[in-house]
Amino acid sequence: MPDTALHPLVDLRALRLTTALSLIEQGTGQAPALPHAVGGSERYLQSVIDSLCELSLRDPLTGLANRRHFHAALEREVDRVARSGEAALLLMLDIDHFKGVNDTHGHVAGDKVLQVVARTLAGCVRPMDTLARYGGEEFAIVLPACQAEFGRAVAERIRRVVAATPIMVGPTTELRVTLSIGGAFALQWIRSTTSLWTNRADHQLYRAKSEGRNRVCIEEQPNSTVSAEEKGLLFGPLYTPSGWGELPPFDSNDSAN
Ligand SMILES: Nc1nc2c(ncn2[C@@H]2O[C@H](COP(=O)(O)OP(=O)(O)OP(=O)(O)O)[C@@H](O)[C@H]2O)c(=O)[nH]1
Repeated sequence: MPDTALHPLVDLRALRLTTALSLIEQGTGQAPALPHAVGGSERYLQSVIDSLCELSLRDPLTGLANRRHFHAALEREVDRVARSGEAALLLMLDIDHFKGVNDTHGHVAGDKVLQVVARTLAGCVRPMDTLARYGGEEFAIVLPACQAEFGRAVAERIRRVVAATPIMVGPTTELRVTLSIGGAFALQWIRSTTSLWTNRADHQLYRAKSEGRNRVCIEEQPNSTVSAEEKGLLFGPLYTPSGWGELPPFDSNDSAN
């Protein structure tokens, strides 16, 4: 994760190879090596394109996934939950009174706080989770395969770890910040939308702010609105009231010809 803010905004319509290489070098610490032999140039160009794609998915200040990348991950998760019925949790996290940090200590100190919070959050999630900077001082995490108890415990741990993390914003100035966290589980067995899911988590974040900040509010996990009987109708022999059954043996005479 880079330590410093990257490039100013670049006009992509006027992007030149040299600028692309310097962006990649700033973002990753290394530009693709120049090709040595004929035939290497295709690989070289592909590695430049790959590096630029990777950069376009990252937030330059924190190195986390950006909002665009996060939405793609959320779309995939909505799809997976609808197919598998697995639990998944979306957390929206917002730094409390962040304007005060900028106003008191300056914008550079504010940026440092964002970077340290991002690093701290990255240390609290599993590799399978997607963590993003969602906007200004707001972060988001989608946790696939996340049962209710586990989700609540993770959110609470994140809140405590961030509150306990000292942030040096000057040689002698140490700050601590807190987070308000809102969460909502995906609706199982239902194909919902990313915006409905995000709105529900946002509503809980709003609750956490209005109930005093530095707290976690997670929506009660809605009971599956699909009964065991309905699942049986939907999935036939694949689902029994006691859970998923075995696939019936394949009978070639059954197949439509
Ligand atoms: N340093 C810095 N500040 C940012 C960045 N993006 C947004 N901000 C600041 O984040 C602050 C957000 O302030 P508010 O939306 O009022 O929220 P808040 O002060 O955190 O208050 P609550 O969320 O209600 O607890 C504003 O001052 C923005 O200028 C950034 O990239 N760097």
